[in-house]
Amino acid sequence: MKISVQDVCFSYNSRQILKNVALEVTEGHVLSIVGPNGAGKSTLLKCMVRLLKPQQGIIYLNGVDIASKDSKELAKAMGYIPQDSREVFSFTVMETVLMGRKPHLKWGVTEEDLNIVSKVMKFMDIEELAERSLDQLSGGQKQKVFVARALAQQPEIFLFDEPTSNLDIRHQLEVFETIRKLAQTEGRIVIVVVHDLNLASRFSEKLVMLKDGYIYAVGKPEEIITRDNIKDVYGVSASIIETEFGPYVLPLKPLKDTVDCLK
Ligand SMILES: Nc1ncnc2c1ncn2[C@@H]1O[C@H](COP(=O)(O)OP(=O)(O)OP(=O)(O)O)[C@@H](O)[C@H]1O
Repeated sequence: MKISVQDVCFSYNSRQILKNVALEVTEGHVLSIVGPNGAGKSTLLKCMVRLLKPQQGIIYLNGVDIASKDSKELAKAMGYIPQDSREVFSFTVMETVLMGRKPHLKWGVTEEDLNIVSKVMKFMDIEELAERSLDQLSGGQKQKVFVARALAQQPEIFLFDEPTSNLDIRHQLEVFETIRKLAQTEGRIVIVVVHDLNLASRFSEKLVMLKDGYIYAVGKPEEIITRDNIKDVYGVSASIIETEFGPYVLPLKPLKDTVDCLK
């Protein structure tokens, strides 16, 4: 199994966002996409799941251009967990997780579908929320429901857009442990957009650092998480601490003096 992005350019109207982006991920691996706000991370993920159509370049899934794939086939292969799910929030948690089974349904919901849904809800520890409506949940609880929906979908490739931004430290770790397990134990491909460089560095084999829509650097965490890269890409001076979990970033100071606008 392999997903390969080749020379992708994407513009919103006339504004170019992605510039000749190329990357490749194979089964059993976690790739994290990092970079500052507005660098184009979510746009890249949306191109990869065909929500956006690049003006240039091709995305291959196992050697086949995703543009030529049938929608149901693509939905079975790729599970996308968006950053802000502004969905119809009157669905219950149970209904939302069940929606993950949609690409697999033939004539209706089977016992197997219900078993899978119940298993992932238990795994994500959201069973007690089953009958609650999504619009009554906290940001973190919603995030867990969307992760559960993707797990129920059982795709070959998971594409998470900031899956832990609303989660407390325990749930952040749990989601990233799950991500690692999906790749290492289940042999899936996991691509994660994440702001937290320390989670990215600890849980991924490979990092892609985006800056202004192009790939500034790609490689192992220890190759990417360096003082120079952090300075160049984020405009922040940082200390990098070597730990048993890989490099740990301690941001020290923005390079640009912040204006004290409250005075
Ligand atoms: N629907 C849209 N129409 C026009 N411009 C857009 C649209 N969505 C995003 N953009 C612009 O594209 C650029 C890249 O946005 P994108 O969401 O991909 O960045 P990001 O790296 O994911 O940022 P963040 O870390 O803040 O989530 C930004 O300048 C953004 O303003």
